[in-house]
Formats: sequence, structure tokens, C-alpha cells
Amino acid sequence: MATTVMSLAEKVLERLYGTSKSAVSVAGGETTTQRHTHHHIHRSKSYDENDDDLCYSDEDESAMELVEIGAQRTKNVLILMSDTGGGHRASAEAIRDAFKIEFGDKYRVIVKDVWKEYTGWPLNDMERSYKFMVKHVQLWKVAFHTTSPKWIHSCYLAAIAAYYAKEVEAGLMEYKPEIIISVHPLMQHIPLWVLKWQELQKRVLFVTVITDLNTCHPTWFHPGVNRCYCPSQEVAKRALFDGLDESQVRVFGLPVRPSFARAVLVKDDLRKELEMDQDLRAVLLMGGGEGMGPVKETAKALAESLYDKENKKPIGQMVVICGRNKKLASSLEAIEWNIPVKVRGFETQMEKWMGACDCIITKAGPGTIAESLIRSLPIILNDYIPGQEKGNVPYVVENGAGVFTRSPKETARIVGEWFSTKTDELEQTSNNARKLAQPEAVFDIVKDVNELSEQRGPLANVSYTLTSSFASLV
Ligand SMILES: CCCCCCCC/C=C\CCCCCCCC(=O)OC[C@H](CO)OC(=O)CCCCCCCCCCCCCCC
Ligand SMILES: O=c1ccn([C@@H]2O[C@H](COP(=O)(O)OP(=O)(O)O[C@H]3O[C@H](CO)[C@H](O)[C@H](O)[C@H]3O)[C@@H](O)[C@H]2O)c(=O)[nH]1
Repeated sequence: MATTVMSLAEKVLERLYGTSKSAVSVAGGETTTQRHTHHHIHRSKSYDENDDDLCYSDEDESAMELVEIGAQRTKNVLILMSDTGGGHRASAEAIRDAFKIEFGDKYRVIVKDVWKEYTGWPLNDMERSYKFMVKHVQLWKVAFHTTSPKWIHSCYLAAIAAYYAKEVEAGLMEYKPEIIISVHPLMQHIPLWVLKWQELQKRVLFVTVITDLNTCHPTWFHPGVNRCYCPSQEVAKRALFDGLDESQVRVFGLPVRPSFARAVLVKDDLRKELEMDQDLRAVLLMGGGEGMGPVKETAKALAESLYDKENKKPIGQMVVICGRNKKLASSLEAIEWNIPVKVRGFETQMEKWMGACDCIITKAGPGTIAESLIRSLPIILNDYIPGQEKGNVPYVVENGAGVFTRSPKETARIVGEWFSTKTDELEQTSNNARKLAQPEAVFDIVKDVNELSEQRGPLANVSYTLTSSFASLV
């Protein structure tokens, strides 16, 4: 049977790639195509043993056609994320959009919080827990650092995995992914265990895309992944230190939505479209997806520093994006401002607001920082979440792309100077920001995932079967 399948597979490959038997049998110094064909033959054999879908006889031409159609069918990519802040979703959507741009219908990309949809507490409530913990910042600090040792978080996660194994399995099965991409620190261990129990480790590609720029939590690093995409050399160093192999690690940058990288945006046009003042310099004030940090105090201080009392006219304008913080938005809307101010809720076209402004004030969220760098915006960091965001401050400041101050008055003073007496400093900081930007990162990541997937061959056809006793296997 094995010989039969070998010759069939070669026929299929010949039709797909025009590759001959002799090309396949060459050992060592393989070309890419040869390396791929080698994988294909290997796979078709093992699938014949394990997978009913691919059982066929030598003469059965129609089965060959089926294999061929199967070979070119759309692959399912499942991106695991959670709305703990806005950063994970932004990166997940960036990856989804880049797959579409680069590969069209070759991949069907689904962005899901499988925990929320399929499991119970505490996994299905991470958004609320995270929001609560970062509000009580000492609590988050303690939770972040006490769960950093591997044995501690492994125990927690193993216990949760044992409890929710079937639910997570059902969640994964629903989407039948050939590729799983995790963009969340708590979404490596449990799905990888489930894949192991399902004996799908070798067939399902599992990659992690880290969305923290520097001092990230060690749960990001799991040695069982096929790839770990690190946004910076600093994170890569940590990954290697935590036991990943160099072959697993790639450094391309933090994935940012293609609309940031590819769109050609003209400031004047954007200001017209967004109904902003055409002439005054503009500062963008925000606090991540949740509108965190000293946004209101800073807005009030800016209204003072951007108003020329002598001449009774504004020297700048302000856009405040409050994200999902509705309370903040309504309290800012109630204020009567003496300079032009736009107060916005959660915006879906951040690239436009950033493109229309001249500098940004934000807490040290990695997504917002990476996006600002692409738009060459000088950054004033006014806060950071302990743990994962702490290292983002030196990343920005030491590279000359911005400054850090927690004081709203000091922030307002800096912006006032940038917009009046220190415009050259504003320009220099903007140039430094541009140099740090990595707009192509998201495309490099999806191309690498595609390459990994190709190496597994077009016959990779994952079959998911529900097993019944996972919990007992933990
Ligand atoms: C690491 C192991 C986590 C397992 C937690 C199970 C314990 C259940 C107790 C509390 C409710 C769960 C709270 C979930 C918080 C969600 C965090 C999140 O998604 O962050 C995203 C953020 C970023 O968006 O995640 C990170 O940057 C790093 C993740 C750190 C994980 C910290 C987990 C805290 C768990 C608290 C346990 C109590 C500690 C006592 C120490 C002895
Ligand atoms: O109205 C808004 C407000 C924000 N955003 C987007 O939301 C993202 C915010 O992400 P950040 O990484 O800047 O910050 P968050 O706090 O929202 O993100 C969370 O996830 C991050 C990882 O990606 C970090 O771990 C961070 O500490 C954690 O709080 C950015 O892409 C930003 O453009 C919008 O699209 N619209």
C-alpha cells in the first residue's frame, strides 16, 4: 500500500508542480521545491494511514482530482486573542488584513476569543479582570510579577487546562484551523496542550506573535511553538533566555494594521475630512483602547498651554480619543474649551487621526507606540502599566522618539514649546520616530507563516476528532 501511495503521490505532485520522481529522490542540497515535494510524499503516506479522506486506489483518477482540489483549498487560520486592552485585537486584525492583501483567498482568517466563547471563569472574563487589575495598579503589579516564574504560571494554567480542556477543544474544533496564531500571553499553554492531546502538534502550525515591545510576561514564551515572532531584539533575547531555540525566533517588529503602513495620507486632506482646523498644529491625546491614564487632567492643562492669553487666540488644537472609556468622553464633552478640541470615543481609523496630528500623548501601550512611530509622531508618554509596559518607556526615550513625564502640567508645557519656540525639536523627534518605525513587520510575519505552511505541503489536511477523556490526560 505504501508503494502504491508513493507512486500516486508522485503523480499528484507531477500535476501540481511538474516535479519528477528523480527530483524527489535527490538527497541533500535540496532546492525549495525539492524540499517541499519531499514533505508532500511523506505526508500523503502518513495520511493514508491515518486519514480516511485520503484513501484511494491507484486507478482512481477521480480521487486524484479530489486530492488536487483538496491541495489547493483555502486554509483556516485561527487567531487567538482577548480584548484585555486594545492591543491584542489591533495586532490580530493587522495580521488578518495582511493575509488578505498578500494571499487573497488562500487563507480564511478568523479572529476569536475562544476563551470567552467556550470556557467559564476566569478565562471567559479576562477583559473585566484585566481592567479591574490595571485600575488597581498595585494589584496588577503583584499579579504580573508573582506569576512570572515558570513553575507558578505553568501550575495555574495546567489546572485551568484540566478543567476546561473539552471546552477549549470544542472551540478549536469549530474552526478546524491548519494554522493557529496566538497574539495573547495566556494563549500558548492551553491550546498547545489540547493539540498534543489531539495528536495534532505535527499537523497544526502554532505560532506566537508577541505584542509587547520589551518587558513582556514569560507566558509569551512556550518552547512548543513553531515560531515565536518577537517585536524587538530585547524580546528575542528574553525568548532565547527562556528556552526557545534560535530557529524558532524571528524579529520583524510589532504587527500594525496595513492601513498604517500602506496608505498614503496627506495631512491637509485628513484635517478637512476630520473637520479639524487647517492651520493650527494638533496634539493627539489618548490612553490605549480603554482610555486609561491621566487623560482628563492633561486635556485641561493643554487647553491652558495652547492658548495665547496675550493675543487671545489658540496656538494649537487638540484631539482626545477616549477609546471605550465612555465616562471620560462624556465628561470631556461637557467642558467648554478655549481652543479647538475634538473628543472622540473608540475610533476605527486611528491612522487618520494620527496622520492629522503633529504629536501624541499616550500611556506606553505598545500598539499605540508602534503606530505613532509609523506616522512619525513625536511621543509624550504620560503613564505605563507596571510589568509589560515598563520597558516601553526607555524604548521610546533612549531612541529619541519622545519623552516621559507623569505630570500633566509638564506635558502641556512641552507641547506648548513644541508648537511655538521649539519647532526644530519637534521635527528632530519626529525624524527619530520615523527611523524606529517598522511598517512592514506584519507583512514579514504573514509571509513567514505562509512559508512555514508551504513547507508542510499542500496535502496537509487536518482532521479533527473529538476525544472524550482529555481532562484525565493532564
Ligand atoms: C499566569 C497564570 C494565569 C492564571 C490565572 C488563574 C487564577 C485566577 C484568578 C484571577 C482571575 C484571572 C485574572 C485574569 C487576568 C487576565 C490577565 C490578562 O489577560 O492580561 C493581559 C495582559 C496584556 O494585555 O497580559 C500580560 O501582559 C501578561 C499576562 C500576565 C498574567 C497575569 C495573570 C494574573 C493572574 C492573577 C492570579 C493571582 C496571582 C496571585 C499570585 C500568587
Ligand atoms: O479608539 C481607539 C483607541 C485605541 N485603538 C487602538 O487600540 C490599540 C491600543 O493598544 P496598546 O497596545 O497601545 O494599549 P492597550 O492598553 O489597549 O493594550 C493592551 O495590550 C497590549 C499588547 O498588545 C499591551 O500588553 C498593553 O499593556 C495592554 O494594556 C492601538 O492599536 C490603538 O490604535 C483604537 O483602534 N481605537
